[in-house]
Amino acid sequence: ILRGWEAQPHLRPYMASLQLDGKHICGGFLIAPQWVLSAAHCTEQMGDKHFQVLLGAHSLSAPEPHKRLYNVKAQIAHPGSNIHNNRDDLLLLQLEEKAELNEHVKVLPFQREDREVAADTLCDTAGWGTITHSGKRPDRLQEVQRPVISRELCNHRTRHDRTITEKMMCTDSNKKDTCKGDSGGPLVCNGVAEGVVTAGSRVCGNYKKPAIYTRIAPYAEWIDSIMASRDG
Ligand SMILES: CC(C)CC(=O)Nc1cccc(-c2cccc(CN)c2)c1
Repeated sequence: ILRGWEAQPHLRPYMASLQLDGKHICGGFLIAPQWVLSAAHCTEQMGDKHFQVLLGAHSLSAPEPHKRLYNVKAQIAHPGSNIHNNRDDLLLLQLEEKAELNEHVKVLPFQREDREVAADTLCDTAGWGTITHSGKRPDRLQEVQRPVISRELCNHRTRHDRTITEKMMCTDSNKKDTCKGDSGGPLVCNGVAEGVVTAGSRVCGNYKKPAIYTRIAPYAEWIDSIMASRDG
């Protein structure tokens, strides 16, 4: 997160850190006791390794009472996701067991009505992604508030030039923005997850490349079908 601020500890108890060998790779968030939603692009650099999911954390390094690292039993990328574009950039992770829910670990509801979030709506996004252009990584969860911009503006020839589908949405990226390592985190508007951070053009903080999110509502049935098909 560029030009954001440190989140109030545990006020975003749904946040997950997807880790490889103890290193934060991507964000994610708890959508059910045993399921985390993230971005399919996050699996690009893992090879044959397996993610672990950190829940209940504020600091990535300090011991905290409700922090717990979960192994992943199943990892399902959306069948339409691929490395050449940002379409269907969703990843479902089934934890080895149901997360223990408490004040620091909670599920975040996601939007199920397929209706656009109005332009100028202020939404929040959070993550342990880089906080400078040089790639400095934070130890503690950062957050930023960004206004939604219309698909028409986001698709302008000088912005993302008609690559933003009706299953994506954008926020202004002037200075304050998501960045490397924030992929997979939620875009929260009025307390509901409306989108999942996608890397898009992999540019950060440049108003010419607005931040892109996979809208969740169009995928509600896919998400429900995967969760229902794997032991409850
Ligand atoms: C396997 C993946 C973790 C590799 C990766 O994501 N790289 C990468 C590099 C630069 C910017 C970004 C990036 C992320 C989220 C939002 C944005 C755009 N604001 C950029 C992402």
